[in-house]
Amino acid sequence: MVVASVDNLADERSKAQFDVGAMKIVWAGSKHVFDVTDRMARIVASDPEFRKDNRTTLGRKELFKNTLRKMAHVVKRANELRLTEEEASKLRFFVDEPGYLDLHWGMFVPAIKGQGTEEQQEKWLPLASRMEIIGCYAQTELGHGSNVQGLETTATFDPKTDEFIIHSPSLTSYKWWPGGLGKVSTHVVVYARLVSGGQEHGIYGFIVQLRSLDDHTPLPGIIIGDIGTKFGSGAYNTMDNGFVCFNRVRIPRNHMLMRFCQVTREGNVCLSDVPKQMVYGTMVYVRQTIVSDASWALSRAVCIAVRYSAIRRQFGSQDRGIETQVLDYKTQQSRLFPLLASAYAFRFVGEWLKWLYADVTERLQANDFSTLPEAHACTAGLKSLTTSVTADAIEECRKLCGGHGYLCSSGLPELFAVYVPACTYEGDNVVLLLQVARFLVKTVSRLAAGKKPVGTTTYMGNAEHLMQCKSSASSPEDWLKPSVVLEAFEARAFRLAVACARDISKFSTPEAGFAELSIDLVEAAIAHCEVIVVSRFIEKVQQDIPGDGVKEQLQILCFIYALHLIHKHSGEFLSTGCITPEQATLANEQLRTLYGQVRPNAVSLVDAFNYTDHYLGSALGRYDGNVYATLYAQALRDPLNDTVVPDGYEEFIRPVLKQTMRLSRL
Ligand SMILES: CCCCCCCC/C=C\CCCCC/C=C/C(=O)SCCNC(=O)CCNC(=O)[C@H](O)C(C)(C)COP(=O)(O)OP(=O)(O)OC[C@H]1O[C@@H](n2cnc3c(N)ncnc32)[C@H](O)[C@@H]1OP(=O)(O)O
Ligand SMILES: Cc1cc2nc3c(=O)[nH]c(=O)nc-3n(C[C@H](O)[C@H](O)[C@H](O)COP(=O)(O)OP(=O)(O)OC[C@H]3O[C@@H](n4cnc5c(N)ncnc54)[C@H](O)[C@@H]3O)c2cc1C
Repeated sequence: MVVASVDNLADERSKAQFDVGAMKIVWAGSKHVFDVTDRMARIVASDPEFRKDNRTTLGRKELFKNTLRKMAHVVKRANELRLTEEEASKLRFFVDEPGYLDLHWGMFVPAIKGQGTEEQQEKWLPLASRMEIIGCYAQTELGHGSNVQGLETTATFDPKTDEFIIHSPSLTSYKWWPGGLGKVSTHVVVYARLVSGGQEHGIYGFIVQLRSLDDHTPLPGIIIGDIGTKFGSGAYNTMDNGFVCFNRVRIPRNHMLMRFCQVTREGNVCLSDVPKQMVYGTMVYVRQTIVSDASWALSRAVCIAVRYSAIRRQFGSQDRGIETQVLDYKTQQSRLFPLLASAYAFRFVGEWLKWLYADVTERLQANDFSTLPEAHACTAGLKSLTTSVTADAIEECRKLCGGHGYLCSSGLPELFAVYVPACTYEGDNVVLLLQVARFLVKTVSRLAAGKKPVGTTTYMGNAEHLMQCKSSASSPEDWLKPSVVLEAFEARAFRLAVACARDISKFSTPEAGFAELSIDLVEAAIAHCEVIVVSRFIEKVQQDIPGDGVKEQLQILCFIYALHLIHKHSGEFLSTGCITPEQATLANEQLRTLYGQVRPNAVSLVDAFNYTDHYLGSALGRYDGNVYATLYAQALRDPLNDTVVPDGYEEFIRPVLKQTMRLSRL
């Protein structure tokens, strides 16, 4: 049955004022990436083995086995189709199910590439690439996650046998959380305190075999398992996040990843001439990939909410005529369009961060460590900002879809449940913002010593102007000037950072000041990260962008992104004196105008994400808009509807009814 709602989307698409095909290329990043992404998405969508609409109805064991089947199918298809690394990674992405392959390819392999010597890479990478071993990344322990220096697991060198002894000295030292560890991985990179000659030398990575390659049983001295069911139905429960205890497990000396620190046959510890933070390199790499992933998750939720808002009608006609599309309500627009704009903003900043990461990697290879602190601050800060916004946005999209958003068939509850741990893994978002704040305070204090800030802090070099400037905006249109917008953002971020640095200096020690002022520091860090996102978006829309109307649409989205932040943080913009209350009102006025401009293009702007119905996994977000019939069909498929009279009627409903009848006769 096809209902009238379907025509709504066709109508919407006919209103687009830009070339959707060209926007698809801009979103993908290039024609090549678009082609690969599109092909892989279609392969997954058309393969029944990758069906996922039953995920929320499966119990944990069935769910997990189902994921194992899919992962094996991914590996088989990648081999059969002779996929390149780029293609295979897209294929895994569209399977859209957390599983051990994420950790194997996403952390185990990068850890060996980043921290192994050439010899170690030659030994382990071919095994991992051919998947003759499956690996994961075990850093977090039951007692410590954020505080990496607080990890308890030890790796003690035994010069008699030329081995390390990996040991978990307490319950709190058990590794706890690593994905793929609980049931699947044969190998792990374990982070442990290096002990040699009775002395501790810091935290390093060690490759340890966990399970027999013959029958998958744990090797002697290893106690291992899954940590239990996690938040939400389906969602991250497809993953075997695990625990492991090492009881004096021996590994050969050359299983320590020795690129930055070598332990000799005699047990001498030789540090290379590199910063010790290089050991944290895998985290920097993964944080950068998480920023790119944020735009995918956010755009997916926004695509569902925009399409459904175009279909859903409420009020507006008292005589049973056609009602108003909820997308036409200004309140709906003010909640939804900033999220649409944020999806594009995060896509562009994610691309830029990839470039930054490639740049710092090249420099590190040439022993230039100068940009490492900035790369750490950018990856940590943007990971934090984009994942926090995305998690909140998915929940907002659920609400924007009214009651139906709460159904699993909307796709939003599972998306939220699977996404929300991104605010915690790879570094708790607050802990990461404090790292950014530390970097900012250092940058500000170095200004006083005449040191010129570089990279994303270059704007701070304009210190005198940023401390005194007053916004020149005197009409709503002035808020469409990139220089006016950027100045406001830079001045707010700089003034917050300077205030923090000044206030910290009033304490007896910097550490005491930093601890006491951490709430302000987090706000300063967010303000700085928003400068990065806004300025990258502005840079993007100033480039040549092919396609009719594409640049104009991106300009509208860019200003929506910036002006909604001015509205959201108006307290900070006003209290730092960067703008006046009148200017805040003008910015809001402009924002309302921009919402009106984006309205006719909204459906086409989400079509530009080019998502298949399989990937969206949502009755509300279907490309054809056939929402109600799909909701109904999916309801009928619910296991509770397998029988008309429910199981349990005889045992639990009939006796209650009988008892009630007896009582009423009394
Ligand atoms: C519907 C289905 C959909 C399917 C979707 C599938 C989705 C799947 C997507 C993705 C899969 C993701 C899988 C997730 C896997 C998760 C893995 C993990 O979580 S691994 C564990 C991660 N752990 C952490 O991140 C721990 C966080 N803690 C730290 O990083 C550190 O401890 C610290 C907080 C940074 C503190 O470090 P330290 O104690 O050393 O202290 P400081 O004194 O603060 O720092 C000293 C100096 O070092 C600098 N520094 C710190 N870190 C770094 C770094 N990484 N690089 C460079 N420099 C660094 C710091 O700035 C200090 O510098 P100075 O100020 O002294 O100059
Ligand atoms: C789904 C998922 C997958 C994961 N996968 C892996 C994996 O594959 N491998 C792995 O090693 N780990 C993994 N982890 C663990 C993850 O990296 C840690 O949970 C994360 O780093 C946070 O550490 P924590 O749990 O110790 O949080 P805690 O540090 O205990 O945080 C608790 C609270 O304390 C606050 N807090 C902590 N320190 C400070 C501070 N200095 N100042 C202010 N506030 C503070 C935090 O903001 C938070 O609100 C995974 C976690 C999840 C949820």
